Amino acid sequence: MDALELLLTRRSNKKLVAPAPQGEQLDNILQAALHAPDHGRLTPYRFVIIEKQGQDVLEQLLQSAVEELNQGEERKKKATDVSHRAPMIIAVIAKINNEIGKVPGWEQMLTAGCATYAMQLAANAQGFDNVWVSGPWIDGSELRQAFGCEAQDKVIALLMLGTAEQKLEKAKIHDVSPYVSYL
Ligand SMILES: Cc1cc2nc3c(=O)[nH]c(=O)nc-3n(C[C@H](O)[C@H](O)[C@H](O)COP(=O)(O)O)c2cc1C
Repeated sequence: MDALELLLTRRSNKKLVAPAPQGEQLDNILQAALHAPDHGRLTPYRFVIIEKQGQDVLEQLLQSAVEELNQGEERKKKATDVSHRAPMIIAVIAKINNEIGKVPGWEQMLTAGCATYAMQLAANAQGFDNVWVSGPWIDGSELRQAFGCEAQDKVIALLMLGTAEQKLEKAKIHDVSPYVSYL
């Protein structure tokens, strides 16, 4: 797929079925993440790949977060839905080190965000669809522990990956002028 066309027409898709990326396809997705711009080459991210039984574990962790954060019964249903919405989920953890003067935490967080977007694009480039999901449960204590988070880390994405149940129309071209000025 042409890179510019991908950048200009990408869109998220929440209806995802098997197959998920495997083998070299998954490797390409992770390689793309590691090629995100990264001040100081800190690699301030970790990825947890969640499939099959892992999705049952994720469901339990999200349920636990809903209870811990008092989010109510409706959220519990959503936790179940999110955990099984796609055949693969990659959790992205921003590994933040606030002791590095030259590269503040916000820059490290952005690198983790760029890595997530790179994974989305690499998935799309190989014919897979995806959607970046977060939600308040990402701050659940058990979830954070299961993902190996230290105190300053932040779970920034549950990236849902799979094959489009139904191909969506490509995103439309936007008017960029409201967002741009010249100095
Ligand atoms: C940091 C971040 C968190 C997001 N969290 C959610 C979420 O929890 N639920 C959701 O429906 N969309 C979430 N989104 C938005 C979707 O991933 C998607 O971008 C949005 O639905 C717009 O679709 P598009 O990507 O096709 O433009 C999030 C996006 C970002 C960047």
